[in-house]
Amino acid sequence: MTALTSQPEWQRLTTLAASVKDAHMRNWFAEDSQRAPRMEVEACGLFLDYSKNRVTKEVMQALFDLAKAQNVEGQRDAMFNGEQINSTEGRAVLHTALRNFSGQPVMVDGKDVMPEVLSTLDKIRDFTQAIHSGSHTGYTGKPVKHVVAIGIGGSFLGPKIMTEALKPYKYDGIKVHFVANVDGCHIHDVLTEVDHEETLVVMSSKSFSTQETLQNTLSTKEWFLKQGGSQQDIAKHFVAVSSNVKAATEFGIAKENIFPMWDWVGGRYSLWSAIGLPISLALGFENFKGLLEGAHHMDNHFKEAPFERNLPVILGVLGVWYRNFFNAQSHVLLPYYHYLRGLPAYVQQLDMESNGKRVTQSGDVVDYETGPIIWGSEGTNGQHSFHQLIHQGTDVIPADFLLPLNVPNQDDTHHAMLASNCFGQTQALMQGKTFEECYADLADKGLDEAERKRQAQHKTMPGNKPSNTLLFDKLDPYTLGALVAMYEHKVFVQGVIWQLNSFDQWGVELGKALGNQVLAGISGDADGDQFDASTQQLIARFRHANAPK
Ligand SMILES: O=P(O)(O)OC[C@H]1O[C@H](O)[C@H](O)[C@@H](O)[C@@H]1O
Repeated sequence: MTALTSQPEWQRLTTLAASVKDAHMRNWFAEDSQRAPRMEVEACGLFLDYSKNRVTKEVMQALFDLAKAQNVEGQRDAMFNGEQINSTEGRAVLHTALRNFSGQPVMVDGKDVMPEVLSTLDKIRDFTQAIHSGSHTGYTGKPVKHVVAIGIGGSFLGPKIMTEALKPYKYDGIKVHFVANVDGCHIHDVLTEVDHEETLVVMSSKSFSTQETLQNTLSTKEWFLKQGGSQQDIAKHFVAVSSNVKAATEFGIAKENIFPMWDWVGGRYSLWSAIGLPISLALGFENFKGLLEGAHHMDNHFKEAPFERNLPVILGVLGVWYRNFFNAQSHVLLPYYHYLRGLPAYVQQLDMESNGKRVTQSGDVVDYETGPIIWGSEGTNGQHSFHQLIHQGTDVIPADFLLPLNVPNQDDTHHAMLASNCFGQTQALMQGKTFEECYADLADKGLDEAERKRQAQHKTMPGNKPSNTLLFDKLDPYTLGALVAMYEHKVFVQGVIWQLNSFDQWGVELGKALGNQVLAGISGDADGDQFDASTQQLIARFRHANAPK
């Protein structure tokens, strides 16, 4: 047994899980009229109803006790204080400093990082204003109308999904195109849509060494030169965001066109840094700042609210409950808002890259489950497909339902239908439909007894399926910032409980290194023997298909 599973708090949860498994939420609601009002919490514009979970007051208390025993508070403070909690890379974890409007310093290795953070924000503001006002033009004097934002992973998902989610706040006159995949189809399609004289390229790569991003930028540079731009004109059309200023300048980006970031900002936590420049260009700097402000308030909430009223802590411990005591393998996110449709993909990277780990901070192999599979898509679409498995499949799949109470260009009929589907699903998942109810429904169908029972069995919905419902007035920049920061801290809480380093990603790094080695194999620059027989065979087929005819 590891330190975690031998904890008395863990053992207590094991005992409680055994007793709770036989209980049905349907009965809890029937017996306790105060269950819903007792199990809600509100902060930073987000209202959470977590009453449709398979937890009692005792379970929640035991989960909070586990979080305390695992030193969530101590680790949280260590993160905010700039300690090197990313122990395998020897780095502080300070995305919270990027949205720190408290006026307080944040120290890394004895140095206050806030002056650099704030001056970079000023640089983002000034650059955004120069583009929007037309004082920064392309080399022929035309204003910028298109931004091609090139990056991948955290240097792509955050900016893309936040920009999409805040579409109603979009700055007219600029269209931002996001390109991540090295598949040439994507960059080709984007470049055929834009005029090089009116295009700004934002290349975002923390490391400045990611194959996909470098290649997409090189192809874009070639395109720019072919269209008539000169080497000298590149300075007006290409900017970069990177912590590797040396590599960016060597690549040909003018020094004044580089927006800095720092090694204490993890890729998947980087949208708050200059990696968010495309958001500012797409929505205006004030809206970008609004996003940061919402996140800052969520940081304060996470630091200050008692566990019983703390959104990230409540969501985090509920996730641990299902993952470790109900064997839930996945967690589904269901935004009932078209513009927020990218959230599942965003949280997927955040959660799975952070907590997809198998050893503890001290290097011991865990003997418990860690991060779940995160998936989902926008409601109501999923109701007509995969919800079936959530309702009647054999696994427990905890769900987060998210709904804005108001939407832009509100059509009351559409919005009421959207809300009713969202609430209806959570109710159906919780209550289910009993065999007796289904059997009664079949009374007038002219079925013989055996057939009536058989059909009733198929229609029976066990219910007791857990869900959280998150409501907010409207999805403005502030609320979105708070929402994303809430999920960041939820993942943090779980990582601490599971004793993981949530801030490295060695599996992903291996993929990057292998991709480069195989590319050398494909180009004929690497000895084939270094690859296994299957990979050699695949490389040979590819080389054959692409050999000069
Ligand atoms: O910003 P870059 O250095 O190009 O890295 C882009 C992405 O690379 C990897 O896939 C990392 O795991 C991600 O967290 C990172 O965001």
